[in-house]
Amino acid sequence: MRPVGSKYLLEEPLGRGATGTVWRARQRETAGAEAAVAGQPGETVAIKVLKEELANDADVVMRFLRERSVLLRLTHPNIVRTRDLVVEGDLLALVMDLIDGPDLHRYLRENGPLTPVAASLLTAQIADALAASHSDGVVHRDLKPANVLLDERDGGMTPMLTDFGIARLADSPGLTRTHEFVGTPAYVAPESAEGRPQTSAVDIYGAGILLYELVTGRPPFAGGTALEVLHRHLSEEPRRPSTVPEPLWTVIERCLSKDPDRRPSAENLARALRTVAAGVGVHANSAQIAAAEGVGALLAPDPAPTAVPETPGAADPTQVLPSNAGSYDPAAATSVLPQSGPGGNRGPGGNQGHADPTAVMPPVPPQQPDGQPDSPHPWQSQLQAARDRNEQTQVQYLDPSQDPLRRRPQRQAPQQPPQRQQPQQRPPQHRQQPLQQQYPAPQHQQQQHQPQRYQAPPQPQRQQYAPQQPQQPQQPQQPQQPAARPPREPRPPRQRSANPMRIPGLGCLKGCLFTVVLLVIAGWLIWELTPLQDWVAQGKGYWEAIGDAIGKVTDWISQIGEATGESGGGTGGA
Ligand SMILES: Nc1ncnc2c1ncn2[C@@H]1O[C@H](COP(=O)(O)OP(=O)(O)OP(=O)(O)O)[C@@H](O)[C@H]1O
Repeated sequence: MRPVGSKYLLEEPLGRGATGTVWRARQRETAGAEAAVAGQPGETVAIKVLKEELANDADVVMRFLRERSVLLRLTHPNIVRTRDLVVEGDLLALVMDLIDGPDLHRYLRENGPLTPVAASLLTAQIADALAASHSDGVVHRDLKPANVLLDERDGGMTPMLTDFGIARLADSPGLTRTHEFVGTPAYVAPESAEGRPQTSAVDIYGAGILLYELVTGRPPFAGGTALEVLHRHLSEEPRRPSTVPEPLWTVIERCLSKDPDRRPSAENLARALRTVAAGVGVHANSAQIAAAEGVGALLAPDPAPTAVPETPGAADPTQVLPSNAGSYDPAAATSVLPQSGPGGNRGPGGNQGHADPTAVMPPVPPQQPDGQPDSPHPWQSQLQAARDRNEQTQVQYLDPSQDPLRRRPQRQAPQQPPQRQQPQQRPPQHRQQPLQQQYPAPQHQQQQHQPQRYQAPPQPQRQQYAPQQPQQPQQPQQPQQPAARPPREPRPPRQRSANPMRIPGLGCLKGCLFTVVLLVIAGWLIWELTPLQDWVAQGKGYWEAIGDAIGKVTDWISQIGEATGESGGGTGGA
């Protein structure tokens, strides 16, 4: 067990995310006055130990200390309470209440989508948490099912939003200038993807994506590369799945509005979702149904959304697309491209200095003369790194007995690439009442809405990237290139059988025919080589023939015996 400060002992890892590892831990002694919750010796807590690259970044440490009061005062029944912040040498850790229950991502994966009523009520509680944090000036910025823990106390399940402030802590010039960005592509708001100023409306967008995922089993913009996902956030309007009732879709659509000013405030979102839950439930009366149908009127935007403070000197951590890509029109022939460095963009025609009118992203790097592609574009590396991280953080459940993190977290040599954790699953250990049962759905929806298993998106090609040199933030490290694969031998064309049809029972038929042929040959040999023909000709019965054969053999043996006796006697007499 490893001590964290003088007050806590790490016991076992609970999971690992992009920003650190969460441990089950025990309080050794009562914390000091600087902690929000003093705690009692022996009490169990959860401790998120931030990654070393964060802890080694002076800017993060400063922000960690500066914002501790904000994080510690954030209390709400649907927010995981941060009890203490520990800074010890190069270790940064957040001490939190330990939540006994799965996170929402795991719950969805194991139980399938929720009913519209359950999804609305659950998201309404998350919206309550957002309303409280926004009014306190805190924007979450990384809302996703993995950051919602389901507290199983009292036989029910209460959604608890966690990881507040982590995105902001990770928002460091030294860290984000190179290959990292904060956020998860499937949940990133368009303005974040473009690097436009962000407000609390990014959390509402995240809530809309989460709500969509709760009722369908997957986020609306998923699959493909991270870059494609981000493009889809910018340009694609999701369609209403047939299982989503109209009033709920009205709410989702407004949350997913590309224009942040059209998205509802968190408070209005919570109210609207409760109205929808009441109006689409089995016991809804006509007034509730009418209220749900008019839910659009409840979705007024926030007149004064909380702004996400700019980080001086930092590239926007979520900026993964050019800032002018907001004017992107897929049909437009005119350029929305930035120039790529001093040489400008080289389009396919090689017009130096002229943007490729068809492209909306930075150009793909030119091929080297030997035909090998050059190193990936920094944005591609950045996005690949983010995607890897996203995939990793989506499968957090580590069987502690197999988890290499059971070893104490070791400092990594700066030149070594980070060890990738293979996704592992904890065996299900649920004893909670399913959310579907807590929030029953109307019958017609229950029929439509059989729990479906969440199909994990195909695993991406993982690309390794080098960890950042913490001491040299001014010199972005180039991502490590994966070793070039030797070209594959072309496969020989597959040999197909002459009879491409597969006949059931053909194998059995062949076996039978073979046996019949064997029997015929054996019968013929017996007929030819044994006295069977004579017996048949003489009209003998079976037992008679056998008796004859035995008699013949007996005579033959006795004749041999006699002959031997005579010759022996003759010899003796002479
Ligand atoms: N307060 C807590 N109590 C109990 N378990 C927790 C707590 N916080 C996190 N966990 C567990 O630890 C896992 C990892 O948490 P973490 O926040 O690092 O993951 P993540 O949200 O996927 O990562 P990130 O937000 O950094 O991308 C969670 O999925 C959850 O199972």
